[in-house]
Amino acid sequence: MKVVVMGAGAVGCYFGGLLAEAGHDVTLIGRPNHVEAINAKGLLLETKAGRRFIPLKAATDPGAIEPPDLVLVCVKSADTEAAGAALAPRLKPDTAVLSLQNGVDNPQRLSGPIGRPAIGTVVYVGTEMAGPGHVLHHGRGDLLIGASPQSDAIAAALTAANISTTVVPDIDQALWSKLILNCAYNALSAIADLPYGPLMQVEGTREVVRNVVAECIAVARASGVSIPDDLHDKVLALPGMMPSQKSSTAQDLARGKPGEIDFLNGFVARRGAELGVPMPANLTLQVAVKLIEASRGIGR
Ligand SMILES: NC(=O)C1=CN([C@@H]2O[C@H](COP(=O)(O)OP(=O)(O)OC[C@H]3O[C@@H](n4cnc5c(N)ncnc54)[C@H](OP(=O)(O)O)[C@@H]3O)[C@@H](O)[C@H]2O)C=CC1
Ligand SMILES: CC(C)(CO)C(=O)C(=O)O
Repeated sequence: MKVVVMGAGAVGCYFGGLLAEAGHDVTLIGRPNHVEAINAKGLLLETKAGRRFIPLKAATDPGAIEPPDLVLVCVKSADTEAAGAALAPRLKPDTAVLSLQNGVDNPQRLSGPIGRPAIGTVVYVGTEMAGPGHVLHHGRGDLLIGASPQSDAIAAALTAANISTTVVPDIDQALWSKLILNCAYNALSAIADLPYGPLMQVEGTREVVRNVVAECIAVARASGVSIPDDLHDKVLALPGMMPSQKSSTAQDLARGKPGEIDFLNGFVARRGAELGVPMPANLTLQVAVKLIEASRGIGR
């Protein structure tokens, strides 16, 4: 299968690397520092089991690629439309496009530029770029993808490449459940620059998390999305599972990069305003992160 990964970062390099190892013809589209390193030595994939170089192709733009069978869009949420516009001229009528991104509105924002529905994908993995062309895997690596005429075949190919993939009947519920996890922890961990364990030791944090989640569930249900009754408990279990992890928003701020807060707490706050659902906790967290970005001169 010809695969293009749009966004050679932590998620794109990890899943692109596994697909290349399984024999697929993979091209990573990324920034010059990663592209040069990957074309020179291969992609360096470091896991708890060891380090290995994976040979694959990389380019800085999709202009010269052969039309792929499958595209994995792995850019941050603010880059979705631009990524779609750059890809559009290279797609075949039957090219399947998966959005491997946090947030819930990326598939819809991608669909316009690419001229077809994008398949929503929930990504459960912990990865980061440790240097040019060097991806570090911390844990997990499984996907939930939305149903479509191509989804079963895609899930079978991904699973055969050691990427456990399940087609779910209600991708909105799956995307919202992950979004609510992100709304609960990403901003708090970024504001405090603390991992989840110490974060939850501070008096009042648990109550703030409960308030954020309650607002998110209310706005999800007002949007017609069915949210499981035990979601609150699942969210509160996360710090116990990864006490030493900081959120991706904390990591973005530490690197001086704009995070995705406008697509996480910002998204639910906007949706709440549209639907008349009060969202004070989420709005406060969004603005707190934006204020930190502004004070550090981080912006687009
Ligand atoms: N990392 C993780 O463990 C997880 C991440 N996710 C989600 O996955 C998505 C991707 O995250 P992640 O991989 O961490 O992000 P990264 O920032 O590591 O990767 C995205 C990469 O794509 C590059 N890029 C953006 N636009 C273009 C373009 N037009 N052409 C070429 N390169 C481009 C970025 O460059 P630049 O930075 O210069 O813009 C960056 O190097 C996000 O939505 C994130 O929330 C979900 C679960 C886990
Ligand atoms: C699930 C969570 C909150 C884990 O860190 C995450 O996805 C993120 O940091 O963006």
